[in-house]
Amino acid sequence: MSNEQNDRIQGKVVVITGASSGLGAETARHLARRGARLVLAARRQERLDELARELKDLGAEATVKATDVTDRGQVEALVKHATDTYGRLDVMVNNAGLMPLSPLAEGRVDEWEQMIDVNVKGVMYGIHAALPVMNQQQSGHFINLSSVAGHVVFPGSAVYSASKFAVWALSEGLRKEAGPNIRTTTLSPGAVQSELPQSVGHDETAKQVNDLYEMAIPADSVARAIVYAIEQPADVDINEIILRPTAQEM
Ligand SMILES: NC(=O)C1=CN([C@@H]2O[C@H](COP(=O)(O)OP(=O)(O)OC[C@H]3O[C@@H](n4cnc5c(N)ncnc54)[C@H](OP(=O)(O)O)[C@@H]3O)[C@@H](O)[C@H]2O)C=CC1
Ligand SMILES: O=CCS(=O)(=O)O
Repeated sequence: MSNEQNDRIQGKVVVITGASSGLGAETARHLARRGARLVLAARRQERLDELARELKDLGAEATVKATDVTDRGQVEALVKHATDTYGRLDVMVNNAGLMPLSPLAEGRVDEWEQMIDVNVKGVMYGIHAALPVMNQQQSGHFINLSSVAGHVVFPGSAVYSASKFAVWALSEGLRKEAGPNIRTTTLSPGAVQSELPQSVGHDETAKQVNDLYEMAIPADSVARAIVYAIEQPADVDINEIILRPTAQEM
């Protein structure tokens, strides 16, 4: 890694939603090692506190804000916490999400609504809260977590895929509207090790997901992709990354 690349992450203020486990937590660890100043958000405060202690032991600056991304006011408070703490916000990682897959005929409407609330509205609220700050600064970077399921649909994925196609559309719309100073990255992973498969409550689908996730790659692979997007020069916007296990056909 060149010093120049290192400097592009050093000191950046990065908010990560869904930082209490999986891809969010691993991304925080990678960015902490590179000198970013972190704001960790999720609902499970004790997990965030534990991670913040770990990052501080690495010499990083990290602060915690318990946040439910389905609540617009809480997301606004999260961004305010970042700017109150560090005076700016450089990167908003809209990562919080869940994946309770099931066939449409099962009619698990509560789970569908939860996916729309977290995966779609959570991202919208993140954009809504952070965009004015970035416009004011005339710089900033959104990294929004879509999925391979935001590019393909398979039996059981209809609503999850709809939510992740929506993330893609939100990111692309933002890119076209946000002007020359704000970067937008849509990151679409395939099977990656995390707690995500635990959100599948439908037994038959859970079995299929567990089979797929036997090939899952470490969360570290996504964290490195996020680092790559952030460390580019300000005039280079990595718009999309699709990242799968080599063994994943879908
Ligand atoms: N792992 C994979 O294979 C893939 C993951 N993704 C996407 O990556 C993102 C991260 O998932 P991943 O790390 O894998 O899964 P995890 O289940 O490990 O993490 C999900 C995170 O989202 C948080 N979260 C869930 N609901 C809310 C909420 N209402 N408000 C705030 N935070 C919430 C959880 O924290 P808490 O419960 O404490 O609130 C947790 O930190 C998701 O958007 C997922 O769709 C995309 C493709 C593949
Ligand atoms: O989001 C989940 C990853 S996959 O099932 O679409 O590969």
